[in-house]
Amino acid sequence: MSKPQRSVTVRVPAKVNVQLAVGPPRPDGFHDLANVFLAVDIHDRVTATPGTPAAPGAPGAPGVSCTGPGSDRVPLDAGNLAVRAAVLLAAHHGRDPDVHLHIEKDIPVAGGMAGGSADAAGALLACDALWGTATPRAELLALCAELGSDVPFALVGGAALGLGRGERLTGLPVGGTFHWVFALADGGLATPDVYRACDRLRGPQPVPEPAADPALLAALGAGDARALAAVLTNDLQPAALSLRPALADTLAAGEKAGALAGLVSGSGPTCAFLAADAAAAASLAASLADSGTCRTARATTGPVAGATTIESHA
Ligand SMILES: C[C@@](CO)(OP(=O)(O)O)[C@H](O)COP(=O)(O)OP(=O)(O)OC[C@H]1O[C@@H](n2ccc(N)nc2=O)[C@H](O)[C@@H]1O
Ligand SMILES: Nc1ncnc2c1ncn2[C@@H]1O[C@H](COP(=O)(O)OP(=O)(O)O)[C@@H](O)[C@H]1O
Repeated sequence: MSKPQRSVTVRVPAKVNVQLAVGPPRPDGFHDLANVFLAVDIHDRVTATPGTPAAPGAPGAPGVSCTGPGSDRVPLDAGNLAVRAAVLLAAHHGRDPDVHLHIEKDIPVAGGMAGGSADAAGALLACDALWGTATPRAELLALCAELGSDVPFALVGGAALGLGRGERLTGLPVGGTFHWVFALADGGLATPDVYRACDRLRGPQPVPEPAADPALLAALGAGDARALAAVLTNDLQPAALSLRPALADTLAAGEKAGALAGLVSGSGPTCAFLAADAAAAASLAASLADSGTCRTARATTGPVAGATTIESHA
């Protein structure tokens, strides 16, 4: 029997922000946040296999391929976040980034569910195992933060409060499984455009420092969907609605169809709805899919684990 090709496959979850409190713009162009993340059961898979070693004296470059919904909108060059992750990890260990990365997308592209961040965290874990570099967890988290504000959360999963740009994480206890429906839109929204629109809409008035809502943390800890529904907030929602007014129809359709509450997921345009239980989520997804206000709708649950190796022939 022939030996399987060396490869490592990692699955990485999408996220929804159950609270996204946005502070004023910082001098570096970012915003301080109180970002309460919840990982949900929609995953991308990243598979790392050995790439072509660089020619002597030439810098190596990872190869990348991508399949699945929206993959035509994923860059297949050095701008791909998974490629950037492989290059960063290789530089950290002073080695060639000789790897091929294959991304199977299921997380909506540019949908406010952190798919690119998930692929970056997945690529870090997959390359680390393939190359046998055994990077300590704290170093992996620091590399994640260099790649993007949402990347550390994709590595840890579960539920967490992200301060600073969203990269300084504290894990949060969750007392049960929450049932969600995601209404997926055609096309995406660019995160920097949504932050800029948020600043513009706020105008010159002073913006309070962002802080986690104690009622929201208590609802998460109790696993109480009704209590959580009452306090879901997203400071980027008015900005996302200003750029994509039709999202108001999606939110109205979900609430009419029995959602406990709905909100824009992060920078959008995906809308997230909380349901009382699995049966309510299934019927809400069916109503939303038929409403003509979104491309499709998916019922799912959270929290789920962060980036996890599911297959390894390293
Ligand atoms: C809004 C959120 C909510 O979780 O996610 P998405 O909904 O887009 O997935 C995040 O803050 C997105 O994080 P991420 O997509 O990793 O952003 P980064 O690559 O770090 O930054 C991209 C750009 O977003 C803006 N940005 C991002 C994070 C932050 N705290 N303040 C910002 O102003 C800046 O314009 C920055 O140049
Ligand atoms: N591996 C990747 N998967 C998805 N998008 C990527 C990836 N690498 C780079 N991008 C770019 O990042 C942008 C934001 O994508 P994504 O992370 O899916 O959305 P969001 O920031 O809304 O959560 C995309 O429009 C795409 O150009």
